[in-house]
Amino acid sequence: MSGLRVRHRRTVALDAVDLDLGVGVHGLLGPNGAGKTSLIRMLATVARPDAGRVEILGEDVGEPARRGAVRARLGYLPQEFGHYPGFTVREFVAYVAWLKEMPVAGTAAAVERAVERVGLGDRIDAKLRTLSGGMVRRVGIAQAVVNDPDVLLLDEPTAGLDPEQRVELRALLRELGSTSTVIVSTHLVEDVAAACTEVTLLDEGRVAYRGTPESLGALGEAPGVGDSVIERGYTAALRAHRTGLEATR
Ligand SMILES: Nc1ncnc2c1ncn2[C@@H]1O[C@H](COP(=O)(O)OP(=O)(O)OP(=O)(O)O)[C@@H](O)[C@H]1O
Repeated sequence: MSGLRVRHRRTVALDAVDLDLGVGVHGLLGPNGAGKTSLIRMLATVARPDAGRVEILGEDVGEPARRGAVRARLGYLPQEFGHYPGFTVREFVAYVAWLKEMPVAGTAAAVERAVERVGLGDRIDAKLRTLSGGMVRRVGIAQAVVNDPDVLLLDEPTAGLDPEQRVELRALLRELGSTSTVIVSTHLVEDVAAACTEVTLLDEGRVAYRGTPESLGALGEAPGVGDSVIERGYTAALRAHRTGLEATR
């Protein structure tokens, strides 16, 4: 992304954002309203920036003719994930595979594998309306990974998951991030510490900090606000960014 600017009416959600993300697991952190969802929606090609350029897998997604090819290689779990309650897990994930124009021959096996990966193998023929909120969230993750995406975008995937499932999801993220670019927005700094190779902290539409979970944790070694080093690192990085902005105003 370069010079990315996104506005929602009078609100500037992203302002002159330059980011270059490669293979690995990238944690996207930031306070409510920082611009995380806006950024993920630009990358998912569901919304267009007001200015700037987004290139994914070598393709300029500002070019309508290039978008289809990129979308087939993306996985996306939106923050608000729409689904059909009357579909079974298998039907729903297969439906998304069809939308992604996956080759029909491999779809049935890919669906089963994706559902297994999120720990729902025993509920594959259950209707979505009979699942708990956390299970539906896991179906959302299954539909995002069904095509073994090269770029995986997950907007708060751990919201609503129980601790055991969170641990399993982090392991899945690490596995996927060894070969793909995985971008995960979260409010849980523990997720970042456990699963991410890089961290980007957004604040009021700007990149406030970039580094590794270790470097963010190192900022939290000094006394500050937060119950863990990574939480203290988060607040310290945010404070340093805001102080720097004040100084330039
Ligand atoms: N559809 C919209 N109409 C008007 N303003 C919007 C809209 N969507 C987002 N915004 C504004 O854009 C800014 C960025 O919002 P965004 O949802 O990207 O933040 P976020 O970091 O994902 O927040 P959260 O952590 O609360 O999910 C906020 O100020 C928000 O109020």
